[in-house]
Amino acid sequence: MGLCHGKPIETPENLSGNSIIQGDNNEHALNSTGKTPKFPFYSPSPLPSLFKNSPANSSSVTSTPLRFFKRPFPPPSPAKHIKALLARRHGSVKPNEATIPEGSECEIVGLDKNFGYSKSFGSHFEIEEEVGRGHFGYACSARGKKGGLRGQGVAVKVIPKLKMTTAIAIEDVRREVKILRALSGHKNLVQFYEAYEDEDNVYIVMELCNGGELLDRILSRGGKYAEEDAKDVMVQILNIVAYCHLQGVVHRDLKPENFLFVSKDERSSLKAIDFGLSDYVKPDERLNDIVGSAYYVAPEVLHRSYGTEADMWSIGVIAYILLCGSRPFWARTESGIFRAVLKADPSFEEDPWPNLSPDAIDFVKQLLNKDYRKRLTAVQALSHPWLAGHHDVKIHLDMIIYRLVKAYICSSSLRKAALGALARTLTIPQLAYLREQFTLLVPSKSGLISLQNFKSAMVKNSTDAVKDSHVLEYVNGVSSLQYRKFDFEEFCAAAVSVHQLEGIASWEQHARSAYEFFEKDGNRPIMIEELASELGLSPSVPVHVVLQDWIRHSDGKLSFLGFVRLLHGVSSRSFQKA
Ligand SMILES: Nc1ncnc2c1ncn2[C@@H]1O[C@H](COP(=O)(O)OP(=O)(O)OP(=O)(O)O)[C@@H](O)[C@H]1O
Ligand SMILES: [Ca+2]
Ligand SMILES: [Ca+2]
Repeated sequence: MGLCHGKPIETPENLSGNSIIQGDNNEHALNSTGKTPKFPFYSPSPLPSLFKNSPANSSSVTSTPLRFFKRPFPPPSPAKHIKALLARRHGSVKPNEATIPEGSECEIVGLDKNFGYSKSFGSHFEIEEEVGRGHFGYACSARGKKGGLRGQGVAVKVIPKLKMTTAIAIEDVRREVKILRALSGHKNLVQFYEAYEDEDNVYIVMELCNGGELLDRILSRGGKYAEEDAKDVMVQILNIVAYCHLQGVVHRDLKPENFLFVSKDERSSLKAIDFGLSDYVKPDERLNDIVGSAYYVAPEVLHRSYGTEADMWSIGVIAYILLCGSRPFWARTESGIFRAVLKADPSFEEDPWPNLSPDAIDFVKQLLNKDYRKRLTAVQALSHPWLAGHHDVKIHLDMIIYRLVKAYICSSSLRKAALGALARTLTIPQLAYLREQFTLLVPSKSGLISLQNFKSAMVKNSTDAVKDSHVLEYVNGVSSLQYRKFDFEEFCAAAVSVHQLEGIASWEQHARSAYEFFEKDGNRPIMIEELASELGLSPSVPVHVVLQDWIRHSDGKLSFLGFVRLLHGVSSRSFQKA
């Protein structure tokens, strides 16, 4: 039983049960000097030599054709050096400026590596053996020596201060601890106990999960889960992610390596770990730093403008892998993977997809939508027919409702009528989700909710994380708007997402039937000038020629095209882009 201080393990394990692949073509696994270059993404682990005759070898943007994949190589660097990415992409930054050269850590001065954590780790815990290793540190089992954890087995993530070579890296550790502390208590999140530090390390003490990583379990099952088993995993992942998102925390590194089973038991529960890349995000805010793991990164992260939806993409990738054992976006090189993420459509034609349920396929497709506005939220994913009714589903408030309601309140009455017509076309599962959200907002006996309800429901569900994520400020802003109380019917009009509906196969039917309802109840003759102002177009925008098509010549009312545009609430900016 060795102590776990020391150098990271150099050799990656191949857990596929196949031979370790020789001559990995990963373009940045090794550079010409044989040194691992710094790069903001974790290395991909393609298996080119295994697939000599596979489609993946002939194209760089198809999904992995086999059921096997090995663990990623020990990755080259922590994930936040955007400059390094830019240097590689644009050659705009010299490599030496972009990254901190190997071995220079000791020369870094002026960084405050005091975290203010207790210094008494050694007197509280006896370290036992190493249980895992990552880019930033390693994890050991340990035993409590005194206090409430005396005699109890725990896990300790040890992060060497030597590795904290930038202010960002230090801030990441601080935030990891803060977020773990704030969110701890959820049954699908590793329980946080305490953080300590000494001269050399930060120690994050948490619950010990003995069941291994989700990745190992996928591999031990030959790369694939039965649908029912995949549902158990997905529900647990979504339960914790829905909870994080409501608190304004985006994980940014969701992948099977970052979920651990509590025990080896087949029915063991799953826990999210590793909030090392997590960040706070307000509902109306966009993040722009490129972080994550290449196979799981969302397109909008690569475009450097993203929010919590980026996690939902990663969950879509995990779901795809669970169900078919292949990666949806695969290439030999990192840039190839990025190209696939941005451009390629994952295959749903090959085995086993034709034999999976239509609900499972629809579920994955709705997560892997490249347009983040059309993707399911975590709460919506839990309400999707594939998972709805699963015994472990826990429905949280969904922050998207707050955003949609806010936009609805600020809309013109004509747009409100159009949304009302659209809401009348919702299906039973879609209405069930909205009914649950309505209930979570605690309607009065007469079935009404006020904007104050939006605030009190959030306050009731808040953890300390909402202070840092500023979610409460946002919610206060929504609840301070002036608007009448909502009955369920108007709530549906306010909370229906046009973008999301547009992303599903039956959109055309929704739009057509909604237009019919609108024709009966809401359509009226409208002048071009008024329409322009309804759409939020400033009089200076030269739109008249185009807007003519949005008004029906026979009676001067909105045409179908105009109706759909109105649903979207086109602004001058989007109009000019169109
Ligand atoms: N609570 C725990 N119980 C058991 N093992 C753990 C625990 N926490 C971490 N580990 C093991 O240690 C590994 C590394 O931990 P973690 O992912 O937090 O480190 P990291 O350096 O941030 O990793 P990454 O390279 O993914 O960023 C995990 O993949 C897991 O195998
Ligand atoms: Ca990890
Ligand atoms: Ca990490």
